[in-house]
Amino acid sequence: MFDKSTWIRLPRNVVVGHGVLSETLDAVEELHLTGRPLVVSSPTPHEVAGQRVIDQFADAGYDPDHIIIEEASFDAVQEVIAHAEEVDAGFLLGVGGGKAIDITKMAADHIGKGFVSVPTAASHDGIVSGRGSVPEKDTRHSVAAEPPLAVVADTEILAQAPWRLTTAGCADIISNYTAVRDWELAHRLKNVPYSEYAGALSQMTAEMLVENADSIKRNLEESSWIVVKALVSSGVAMSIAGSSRPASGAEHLFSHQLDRIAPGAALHGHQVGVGAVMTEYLHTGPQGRWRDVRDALAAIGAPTTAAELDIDRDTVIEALTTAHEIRDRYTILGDGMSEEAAIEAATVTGVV
Ligand SMILES: NC(=O)C1=CN([C@@H]2O[C@H](COP(=O)(O)OP(=O)(O)OC[C@H]3O[C@@H](n4cnc5c(N)ncnc54)[C@H](O)[C@@H]3O)[C@@H](O)[C@H]2O)C=CC1
Ligand SMILES: O=C(CO)COP(=O)(O)O
Ligand SMILES: [Zn+2]
Repeated sequence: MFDKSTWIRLPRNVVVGHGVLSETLDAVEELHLTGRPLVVSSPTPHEVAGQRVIDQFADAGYDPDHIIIEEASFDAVQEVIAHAEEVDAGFLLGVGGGKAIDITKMAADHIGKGFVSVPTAASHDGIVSGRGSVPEKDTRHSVAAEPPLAVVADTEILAQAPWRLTTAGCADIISNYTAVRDWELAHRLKNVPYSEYAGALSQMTAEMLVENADSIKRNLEESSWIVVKALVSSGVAMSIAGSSRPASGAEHLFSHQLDRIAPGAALHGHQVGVGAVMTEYLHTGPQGRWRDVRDALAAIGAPTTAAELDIDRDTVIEALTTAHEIRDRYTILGDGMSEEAAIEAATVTGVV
């Protein structure tokens, strides 16, 4: 008997374009969400967009409330849950970068309320995903969370954000190449469930972004459009897979470990990009396609070296040799790299 079943949870409204922040209310009302909106943001995104979202709901007769969080942590999730319960929020809007959006989707999931994603930066592919990524002590959790019912991505706002946030989003997408390689490897070696559809979508998303690299330029709003569509597509791949596997492999483990050893040194997307150069080398060897990954990153102006991440050589080697400990996710790192192998990979690829 055929007894498989799966739930693919996707947003209903994905609104992308110039000035669409002003359509947030419409995107929400079309979903028949009721009750008090709670806008969750971090300081800069609150100024850039959060207050405008609050004003929009207030002008329409809602009674919006808001909370500003400073970091991505389980404490912050608890803070938002407590606040949402205290003010009896009907639904939550996450306005900001990856951290604010992750916190909001996890809090919404916990209290069983609808979640709307309003990215202010095209910096990560969590804008659509039903996953939250939160560090805790020596590990990093990728937890199931409430996927957004709607995504409102205003390209005018995204284009005005610091350019490095956009190149970080591109690098997060380019890292899909190695994430899919790791996923296929885990499938072959460890029988980890693999979705051909999600794998192909994730890989195609990276390919399309690389093919469009010439159109991704500072001060060009079209760039934000291209990048945000790729981020949506990558998030959909995660939703189809029911895990972050299509977009997170060993290059992400490397980045998560950097977050522990050198917190705040560089952006998530930039770290995973540099990680992808090295893990592509591990997958395909000295004559392999690591140069293509490096060149794709360089073409959009994302870092390709430790120096550009503002991270020193020893930190890179430590992160590489310990990345496999971050979580139980089989990748090309296997049960860990020796220090000699890590130095070789980082040196040959020019990362250090
Ligand atoms: N859940 C998922 O599937 C995924 C989650 N992530 C998570 O997302 C986080 C990384 O996201 P980021 O956006 O890089 O970090 P972030 O949320 O810390 O944002 C980076 C910085 O950009 C600022 N910023 C955002 N929009 C701005 C604007 N319009 N103007 C000026 N400054 C602005 C923020 O205030 C912050 O200081 C990580 O925690 C990562 O693990 C990343 C990818 C996927
Ligand atoms: O960053 C992600 C995909 O780009 C997902 O993060 P995790 O590695 O925590 O699942
Ligand atoms: Zn990522």
